[in-house]
Amino acid sequence: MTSRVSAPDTPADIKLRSLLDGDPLQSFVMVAGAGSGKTTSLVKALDYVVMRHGSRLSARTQQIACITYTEVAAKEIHADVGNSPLVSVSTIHSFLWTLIKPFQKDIATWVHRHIEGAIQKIKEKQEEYTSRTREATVAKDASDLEKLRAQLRLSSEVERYSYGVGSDYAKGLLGHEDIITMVPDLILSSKLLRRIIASKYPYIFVDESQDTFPKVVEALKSVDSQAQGAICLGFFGDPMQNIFQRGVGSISEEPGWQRIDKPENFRSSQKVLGVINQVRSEGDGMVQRSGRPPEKQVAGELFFFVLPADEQRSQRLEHVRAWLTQHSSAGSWAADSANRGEGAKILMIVHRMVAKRMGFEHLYAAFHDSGSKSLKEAFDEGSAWPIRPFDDVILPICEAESVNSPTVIATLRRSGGLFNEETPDLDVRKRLTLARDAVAHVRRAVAEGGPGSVGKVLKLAMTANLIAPDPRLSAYIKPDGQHAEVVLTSETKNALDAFTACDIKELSAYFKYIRQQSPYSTQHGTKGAEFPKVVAVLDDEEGNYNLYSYEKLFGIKELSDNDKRNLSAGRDSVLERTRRLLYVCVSRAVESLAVVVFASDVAGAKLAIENSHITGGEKILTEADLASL
Ligand SMILES: Nc1ncnc2c1ncn2[C@@H]1O[C@H](COP(=O)(O)OP(=O)(O)OP(=O)(O)O)[C@@H](O)[C@H]1O
Repeated sequence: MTSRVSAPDTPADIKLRSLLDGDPLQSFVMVAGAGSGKTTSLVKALDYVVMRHGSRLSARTQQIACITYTEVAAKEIHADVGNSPLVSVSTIHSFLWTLIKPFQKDIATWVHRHIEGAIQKIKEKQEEYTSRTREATVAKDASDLEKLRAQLRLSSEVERYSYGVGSDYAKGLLGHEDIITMVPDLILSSKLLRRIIASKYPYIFVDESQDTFPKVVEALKSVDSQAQGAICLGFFGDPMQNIFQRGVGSISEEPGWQRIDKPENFRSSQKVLGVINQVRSEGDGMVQRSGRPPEKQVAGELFFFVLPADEQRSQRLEHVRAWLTQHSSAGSWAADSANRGEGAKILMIVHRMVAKRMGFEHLYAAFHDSGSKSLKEAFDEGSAWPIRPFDDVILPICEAESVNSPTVIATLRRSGGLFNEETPDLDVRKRLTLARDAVAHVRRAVAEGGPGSVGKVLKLAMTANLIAPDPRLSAYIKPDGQHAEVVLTSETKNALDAFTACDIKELSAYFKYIRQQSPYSTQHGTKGAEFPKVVAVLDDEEGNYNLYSYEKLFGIKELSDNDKRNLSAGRDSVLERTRRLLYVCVSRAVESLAVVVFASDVAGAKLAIENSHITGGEKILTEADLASL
């Protein structure tokens, strides 16, 4: 029995339980605000179904499916329910793959259609060539077409498709993006598949549902609709915390579904909760109230600063922290104590200037100036596929004490490279010697660093078979190698050109930032976390980062024509996106929150922020106040 299962019931938990016993079953959407313990509700629901309906499910070889965001979260949830075999907890990708894996014929048909679609697209493009079409474009299209035709030919010989790090149809490999596109397509088009899913999983729960891909939600809803009361499909999420471009955000209730609100907040002090509610009031308007018992409620602290957006931001920020250390009653806000849980956590958007400050400016530029939208987003999140081999294998083997350290061998065993290869002529000792030499080589190259060391190290690690990277990366590093038929888009190629030209030292700085090991955190990466003291830095900084704008949110800066068009068409706009990001930031604070706005027009910004009511009547401090330090 863990603390999450035994946490006190909230009204939402009680309402949910009544649905879990229903006959017919009813599906639901639980809207649970920040700090409300949405995963706690999910775990309690899982536990309840196991206890109440476990023997029936077991007799029918049925399971409860629980879809969550990361492998780590999946393990935690499963442990919470005592690792019950009746509960299948997995990430969305592995859940979808488990569903579809037995349907190899359907997979093959989908792959064929997919390649044919890509061929057709290039043919249409070729028909529109004019005398001004660049030679390089003509050559790339011709080469891509040839590769796609080879893929089509080779894929018809594939006996079995498998799911791995990336896609290479010619070799029978499917990647993450294939799964997320293919499986919903197949579910939506196959009545049989929908029936099989419903009869295997009478309960399907989705955690952090705001981040789920819209097509996946549509597919799950189609399973529910066909099952007509035989299943309970439940989404646990918070539309206000949808801060990734790919997420569905709010999930509409279908006829007969229940909506369950969970407005408690168990995390934040009263003053912080005031800001959270103020930000949310212009979103979906849900008002959160403290879930803590009266004797555990604290007032907390709130500070607002408006400072000039100039070249001295870093110094000003240090100044703010020193001022807070002196004036707040919550102790030190200093940078060097942040990781001992004493100082404050500084939340910033990943900006070019933050990247510069932290020492990964070129890496940032490689992904943000050339990468596709999804690659940019994955970079900000720390999960971009070109970077994975460094995170999974290369940096860990370089950070190990020595070549012979047990972590080196353990890492290589997990890497999918040398040790997993089926080469019968290589005995364990030979493999070890080869691996040690290669690791020593890679460690020297990493220690040397310098421009281009990212590409150099990748090549070394790949040649020595220390890593098994995404086929796109293999195709880039070795165009005539094992994954020769993989097509790279120009965007991907440009991003990889810039990435491989970077200094590997930048990667270490980037990971330090992404893993929240520095006092700074990305506003995106901080989702799900909480800190006693938070400094939220609102800084538009670059004109061209148009996804978010705090100045527009507070009315300091005018909306562009495009923003206005998005707003009037009811599309997601810069205002909604920024409001949600701000909501996620301020709701990370447990006790004390400082909001620092950098603006070019300080007086105008101060007035606009006062008018927004976000301060709850708290005084807005400026440079002059800091001078009193
Ligand atoms: N029913 C409950 N009773 C008391 N405390 C609870 C309950 N549910 C959750 N908590 C506590 O509330 C805090 C916030 O929970 P948690 O981080 O799981 O919320 P969350 O909904 O995931 O938040 P966010 O979406 O903001 O990341 C935790 O400290 C947790 O232990």
